[in-house]
Amino acid sequence: MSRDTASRYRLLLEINNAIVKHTDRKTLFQALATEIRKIVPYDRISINIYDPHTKSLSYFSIAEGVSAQGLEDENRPLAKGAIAQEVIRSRRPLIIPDLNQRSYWASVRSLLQAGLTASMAFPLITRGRVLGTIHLSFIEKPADFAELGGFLAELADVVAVAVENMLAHTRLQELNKNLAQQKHYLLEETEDSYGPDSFFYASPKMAEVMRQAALMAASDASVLITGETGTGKEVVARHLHRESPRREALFVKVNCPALSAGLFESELFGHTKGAFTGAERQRVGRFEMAQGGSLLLDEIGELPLHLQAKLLHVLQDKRFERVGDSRTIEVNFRVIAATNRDLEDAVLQKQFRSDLFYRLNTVSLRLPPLRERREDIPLLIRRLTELQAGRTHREPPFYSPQAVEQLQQHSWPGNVRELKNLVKRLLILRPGKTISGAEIQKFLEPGQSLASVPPMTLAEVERQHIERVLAQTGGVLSGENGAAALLGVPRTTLQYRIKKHGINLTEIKRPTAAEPLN
Ligand SMILES: Nc1ncnc2c1ncn2[C@@H]1O[C@H](COP(=O)(O)OP(=O)(O)OP(=O)(O)O)[C@@H](O)[C@H]1O
Repeated sequence: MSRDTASRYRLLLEINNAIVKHTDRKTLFQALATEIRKIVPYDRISINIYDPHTKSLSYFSIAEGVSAQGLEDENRPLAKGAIAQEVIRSRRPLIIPDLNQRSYWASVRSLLQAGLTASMAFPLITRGRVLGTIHLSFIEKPADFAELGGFLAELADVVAVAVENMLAHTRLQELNKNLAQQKHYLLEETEDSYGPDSFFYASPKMAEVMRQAALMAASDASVLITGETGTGKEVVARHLHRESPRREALFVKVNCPALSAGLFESELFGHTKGAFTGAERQRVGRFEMAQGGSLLLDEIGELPLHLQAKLLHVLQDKRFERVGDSRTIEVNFRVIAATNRDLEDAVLQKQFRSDLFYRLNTVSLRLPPLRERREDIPLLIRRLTELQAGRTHREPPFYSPQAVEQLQQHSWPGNVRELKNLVKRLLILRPGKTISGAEIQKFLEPGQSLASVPPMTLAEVERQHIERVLAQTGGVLSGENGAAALLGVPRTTLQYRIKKHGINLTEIKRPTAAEPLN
């Protein structure tokens, strides 16, 4: 075999071609292995990537050729790969003509057991940084072993560039995927009810809450927001984020009751592709999405005890690993927790860990129930009506002073959410009408349903029912979950009725789970 200057140049050229042509690490590694073998008769070749943070090695791709037991783990601590450790430490090649001389190293013993007798390893260095190592081992030491070593040392520089390019490419792809997932998340989560222009209050109690919130927003302390259901805890959490120095990064919500033991890790930590059965794609976890931003742990009181321990662990260590990936990711987000439970009581009952409680509760905000701030009610009725009327292009009803008075006297167990739903229903049922005190009473009665409001024509009932179903399907007519199937009529019939009632499909907006239409 000729290893003259011409064939070396040819090899360098082929390797350059491989760098350009191959965009995934496996095919690049295979191309490199094939090209190098044309000149160097190795029996085993491997490329290791070195992670200086975790001081660990991972194969750039699984080793080619003779397999050596104990060296097949994809990720292993640097100490386990003694040759690599020596090369990385010294930043120089290590040429071992007789492996028996180094049999005190476990990794060398593995090579010997696999029948290999000689080995050489080179650092992969680009821009002064050790990226990893390339190793070639031989069953029988070639005659021109030393000369080969000199040539491969030069080649290692080219391989280093190839590997660096590929790693950069992989990182970009990963980043791209992450961005696509973040975009998807944002589009899913963007809900105008939580925007800065749809939060209203007039009471001194709420003014005080918001004054405290402004102070908390400026700090980075963990905040625990308490309050009955529907009092606006999530709205305030989003407000804290928007007003904080973290506003440029994401606000990410975790719905704690939805986290089962099985989901906890993949949902919060994320996972790599193939990390477990069913993990067909890489998934960015909520913690990673919240990097630099804020994380809302909603309904934290509902998190089971064993998951509380896992959560505490991450909040304390400020680091975690994706499922199926040994790389450690540093945590950097602000934690906001919300609950409608009395957490102190839950701690006493041993249902909530006290250490987690203290970690979350650096400062706390209590949102008063609506019945403790009745001054907010007239403003909320007026502004929420205007807002919904604008969104749905309906004529707003007029609330008589008696109706407003009645609404102020109501106990509002569902707080602002309940009030908002009532406003939405009246907008649908009484567009442009005056609502009297007597009428409002009917709406506030428990168990009140469509049947108890003044009768409507059959056509009106049909129109409203179609509108509701369309709102539920987000305006989708066909398909298994489309409006036609739900209403049990052919699509053409539904289209005819939509036209007959003058329903404008583009105005139909999908209500969220938090905001059912009724
Ligand atoms: N002051 C307010 N002005 C306008 N809308 C509000 C206000 N407070 C709450 N809302 C609305 O009420 C609904 C419930 O608010 P939010 O989800 O923040 O409550 P919550 O306390 O987090 O409820 P839960 O504990 O049930 O999750 C949302 O649609 C929100 O937009």
